[in-house]
Amino acid sequence: MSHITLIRHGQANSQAKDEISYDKLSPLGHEQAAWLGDHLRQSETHHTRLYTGTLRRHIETAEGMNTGLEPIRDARLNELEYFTLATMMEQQHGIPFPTEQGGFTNHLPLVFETWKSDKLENPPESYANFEGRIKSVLSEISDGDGPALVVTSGGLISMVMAQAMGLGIPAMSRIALAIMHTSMHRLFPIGGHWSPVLFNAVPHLDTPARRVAQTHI
Ligand SMILES: O=C(O)[C@@H](CO)OP(=O)(O)O
Repeated sequence: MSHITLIRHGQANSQAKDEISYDKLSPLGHEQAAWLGDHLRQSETHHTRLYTGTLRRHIETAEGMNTGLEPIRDARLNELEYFTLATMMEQQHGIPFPTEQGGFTNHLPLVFETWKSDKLENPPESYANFEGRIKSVLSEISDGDGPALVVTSGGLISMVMAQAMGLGIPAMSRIALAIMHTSMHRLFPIGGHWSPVLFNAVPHLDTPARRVAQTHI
């Protein structure tokens, strides 16, 4: 098993209310990606492979990092469709989409619980499928040679951490809510299991001038 560094994409279109219009980096998102790339080069961290989801925000982030590695795109690294699930929550259960950032603290675990217990009719994919595809892609990546960078999304990273640590929905939701744009999360194989050795790290944004660029939404 090689170690894996999961990276959330840079800031996307935070004004959006649907999957398609959300899926592109904002000007700040492009800067965050470039700064992360600079940091990886300056710190001479050694990675031999770069993976991304197939969403535009993933691809743009990987390109902006300018690692010199040829990205391998894999749709199993794509995010759950939060906007779609939230719309279904509203239509099928009368739970409105949050109107302010703080509203996600309750909304996110509720969406995850409802989705997991199959109480959403015709979701874009089942919770079990989401879990399964993440396990399968990570297991393939870990079987390859050398440390890997994986550009993906916050919900997926929270699921990976939950799988590694045996966490339930409330803890997984708190992780998802904490994850910043272009943050790094490293899993190291210890005794045949993944152990998190880095979580939500943003050394490239940890300067007085860039602290405002430590964004979640
Ligand atoms: O919208 C978000 O904040 C999450 C949840 O879908 O996804 P992403 O990490 O892709 O931004």
